[in-house]
Amino acid sequence: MSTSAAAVVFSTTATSSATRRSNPASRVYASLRRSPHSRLVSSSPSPPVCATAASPGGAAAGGTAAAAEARKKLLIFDAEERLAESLAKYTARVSEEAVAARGAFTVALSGGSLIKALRKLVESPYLEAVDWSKWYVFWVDERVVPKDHADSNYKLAMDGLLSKVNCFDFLMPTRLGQSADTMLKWDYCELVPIPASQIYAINDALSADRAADEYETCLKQLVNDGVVAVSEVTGFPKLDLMLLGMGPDGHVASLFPGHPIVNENQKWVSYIKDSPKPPLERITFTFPMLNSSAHIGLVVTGAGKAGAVHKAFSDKQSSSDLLPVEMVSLQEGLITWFTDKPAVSMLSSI
Ligand SMILES: O=C1O[C@H](COP(=O)(O)O)[C@@H](O)[C@H](O)[C@H]1O
Repeated sequence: MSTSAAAVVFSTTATSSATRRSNPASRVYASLRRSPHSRLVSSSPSPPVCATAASPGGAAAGGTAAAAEARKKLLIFDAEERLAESLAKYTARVSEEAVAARGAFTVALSGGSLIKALRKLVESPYLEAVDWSKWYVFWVDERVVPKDHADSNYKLAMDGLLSKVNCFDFLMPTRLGQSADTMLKWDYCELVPIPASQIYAINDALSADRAADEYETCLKQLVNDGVVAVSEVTGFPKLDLMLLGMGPDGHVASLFPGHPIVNENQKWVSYIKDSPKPPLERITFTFPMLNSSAHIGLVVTGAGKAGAVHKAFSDKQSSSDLLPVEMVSLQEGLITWFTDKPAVSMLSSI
């Protein structure tokens, strides 16, 4: 089996045991299979990857740890382009399903490397295929800075993603990938944009605590209006998709290891004023909010994150000292990890 395809494929049917021994990704597969909590979820040689992960411990409220484990999928890509393609396809599919089911798609974005990884979503064919007008966009976390500040997650997403959809009445070429000659023939953008009223930036004129309260109030209004669903399991809002990144220390959103905010279990949105990673002041969705969503896509790349990935995929004896990423545990739905080989390079030693 070739490993130069879209991603390493774990297949019980198409990979010999000799190949598995010599292939690092196959060793990952083997270690996942040895784990009492893991199972192969696809034996097809064609899709990108597929193994459920070893236990992160910490049963989610209302479910067992084993049940939570069954809702995790690990994808490992050998090229960043392939990861970006898969992430675009995944996001477009979740969007399409939500729009078909509810007439709306509620999605929360992180900052950091996620936005670049999402870039293919605003290229053909996804750019034209996605029903952007049904999107309601939130931020998983935000830095308390002006919206035009270099540290703003809003600015990052607008510049790298949303502005490509919301071309409004700017003159734009209607097709991507045209020749230079054709590109000179400008035309009006044909896309139906995301209405500006459906892009929920934080109020950057407020302090962190007040901005968090206001963001939660805004979500409550959208729940009342029926735009945002509610989890029947937790009673918290159930967004259709949370797109997360993870820092090298295992933080997700602005939920940092060892910070008391990781234990917040009442609020939907909270804040910190002592972030270990600059800037100091941030607002963030809490764990109950993250873990009540319908889907989570978690994008983790690079060798700098291998240690946290290793811990997240190790068997746990207790739920103490969990990294924030290990506390991401869906009540319903599937957590899909989009990783590359450097990020999973320590998994074979499990
Ligand atoms: O500070 C943050 O960091 C995390 C991880 O960022 P990455 O660049 O290492 O992917 C990000 O998910 C979060 O939204 C952001 O505020």
